[in-house]
Amino acid sequence: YGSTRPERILAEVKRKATRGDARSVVDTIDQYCRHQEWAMNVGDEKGTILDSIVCEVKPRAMLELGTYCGYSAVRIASLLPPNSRLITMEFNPVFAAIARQVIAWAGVEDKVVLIEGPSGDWIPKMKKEFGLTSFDLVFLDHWKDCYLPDTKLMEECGLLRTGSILVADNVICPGAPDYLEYVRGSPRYESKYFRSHLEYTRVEDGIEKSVFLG
Ligand SMILES: Cc1ncnc2c1ncn2[C@@H]1O[C@H](/C=C/CNC(=O)c2cc(-c3ccc(F)cc3)cc(O)c2O)[C@@H](O)[C@H]1O
Ligand SMILES: [Mg+2]
Repeated sequence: YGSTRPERILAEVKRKATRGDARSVVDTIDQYCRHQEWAMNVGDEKGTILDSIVCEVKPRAMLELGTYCGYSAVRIASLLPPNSRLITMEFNPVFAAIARQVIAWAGVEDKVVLIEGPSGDWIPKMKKEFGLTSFDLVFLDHWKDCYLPDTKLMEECGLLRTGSILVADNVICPGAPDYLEYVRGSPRYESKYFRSHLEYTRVEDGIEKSVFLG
């Protein structure tokens, strides 16, 4: 029957992954998407780069834009220190519902807050709604043409402090040229490219890590 790709990924997680074991959820999704059906998770190779940045930064407050099935939310949450929070935004209700179940199956729901709605609407409300001063780390993995406007919006809303770090997926494939030009050209950012591959393929892709200098 007409299940969606995210529904099939969730079914695979429930069939193969150990409940409460975030690592097994991540590995199950990687196996499925590498061997059965490609999906736009950050994946295992770029995921290792993301892991190293999360472990280095040890963010108290982290934001993810674009939850999709919750793969990177689970991956990130499994590395967060106690009393740290990942807020992840997803505007597609079908994807959000799947992601909630993936996050719950992994047993990381106490570290993840999934907000359903467009990032552009929610970013200006973050301080009030969540008593936040700023984000230590932001992972951008939503529509690629939203990276730049949302970055500028976070700056305007005072959600970035000196030292806040932006990590952007797919800066080569599909690409986010206006975003790259901005963070690489602006004196307010120190930017670094981590060369890798598009998830589950040999196609070149990479992650851009940009430190906000204030
Ligand atoms: C403003 C707003 N607010 C809230 N949620 C938002 C939102 N804008 C989008 N979302 C959500 O985020 C996800 C969207 C992710 C977009 N990611 C990609 O398009 C993507 C594509 C590829 C890819 C590469 C080569 C190909 F040939 C085909 C695809 C790889 C990737 O890694 C990607 O991330 C999706 O769950 C969408 O609902
Ligand atoms: Mg991506």
